[in-house]
Amino acid sequence: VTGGSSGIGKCIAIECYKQGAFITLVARNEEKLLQAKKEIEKYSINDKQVVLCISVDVSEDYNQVENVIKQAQEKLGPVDMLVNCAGLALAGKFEDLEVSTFEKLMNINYLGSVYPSRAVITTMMERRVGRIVFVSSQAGQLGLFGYTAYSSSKFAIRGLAEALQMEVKPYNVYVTVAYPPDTDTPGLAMENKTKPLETRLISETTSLCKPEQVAKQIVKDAIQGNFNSSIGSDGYMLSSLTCGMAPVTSITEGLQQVVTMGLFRTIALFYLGSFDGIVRRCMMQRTKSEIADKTA
Ligand SMILES: NC(=O)C1=CN([C@@H]2O[C@H](COP(=O)(O)OP(=O)(O)OC[C@H]3O[C@@H](n4cnc5c(N)ncnc54)[C@H](OP(=O)(O)O)[C@@H]3O)[C@@H](O)[C@H]2O)C=CC1
Ligand SMILES: CCCCCCCCCCCCCCCC(=O)[C@@H](N)CO
Repeated sequence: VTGGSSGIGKCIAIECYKQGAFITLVARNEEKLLQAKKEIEKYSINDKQVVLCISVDVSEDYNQVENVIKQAQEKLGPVDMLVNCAGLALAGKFEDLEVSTFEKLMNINYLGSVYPSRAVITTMMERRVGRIVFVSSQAGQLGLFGYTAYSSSKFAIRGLAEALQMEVKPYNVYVTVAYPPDTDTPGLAMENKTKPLETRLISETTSLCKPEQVAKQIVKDAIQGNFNSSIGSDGYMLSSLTCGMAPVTSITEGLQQVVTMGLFRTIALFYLGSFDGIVRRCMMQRTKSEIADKTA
């Protein structure tokens, strides 16, 4: 589990550990890794279970990532499931964001998912066993005010996942893309420090989720080999509406998409109208307070 030392990633590790898995946590900060390891080990169901920690930046150097994954496989055996959860969210208006923020988010969120996946895929295909999970976001299904850098890095994951799934399906390897809404994690707390008001108001359309709940759903979908993993009724509607040319996991899923498409697009138009309203009101509010400041 990359990003397994905090938030959603840590909860995914706990969820898998509870089901008897051997876990490798991958993140940069060693202290946080060790603390997460201790927390996860409380949930062991037998005395053979192991939690291994690896400190590496998943987005910096491919050879480094490949090496540490090799080390982990030597200790614990081949990877059955890779969860790409390391990620970063930075929000801000396009005009205010540094160009380097776009590079940073693309590196961590996109390349940071490519590298570990590339490092495990050959063995998975040879063994005819494997699950690769990508953690995108609802902001990887639609573009929102404040997320020009973040959304694009999360949309990129979907293209990667769709193409990869078509390649590896005959080898019995299944890809899952998760699209969580706002989830109560240290990462979200960080993001909120610089989040524009518009982004916050629009995001409040969907309710805040608990990382345990998100993790449970992701692990369930990954085990079942579902391509799509979403949470709640908005999550369900968004995934159905934005299914595009994504692979289907069952006939029922395909039929539901066909039947609900028109209705969900109609609902979406109302949401879009309300989002535009939020943006307009925030702009008027700002103009008003600027005038007040000048006259004062
Ligand atoms: N929380 C939310 O509202 C939502 C989150 N998501 C996505 O879920 C994922 C997890 O989010 P969340 O749990 O909030 O995040 P947190 O910030 O709580 O945790 C992020 C984890 O990723 C690790 N990490 C970050 N950068 C790197 C890196 N370059 N190399 C290796 N590890 C790294 C961190 O450890 P360290 O810093 O020590 O490296 C930490 O373990 C992200 O991809 C996020 O975009 C999606 C939708 C909603
Ligand atoms: C039929 C159509 C239904 C439409 C529902 C639309 C709801 C849009 C809300 C989008 C919220 C974006 C959350 C991003 C979370 C995230 O990734 C960051 N918080 C990470 O830290």
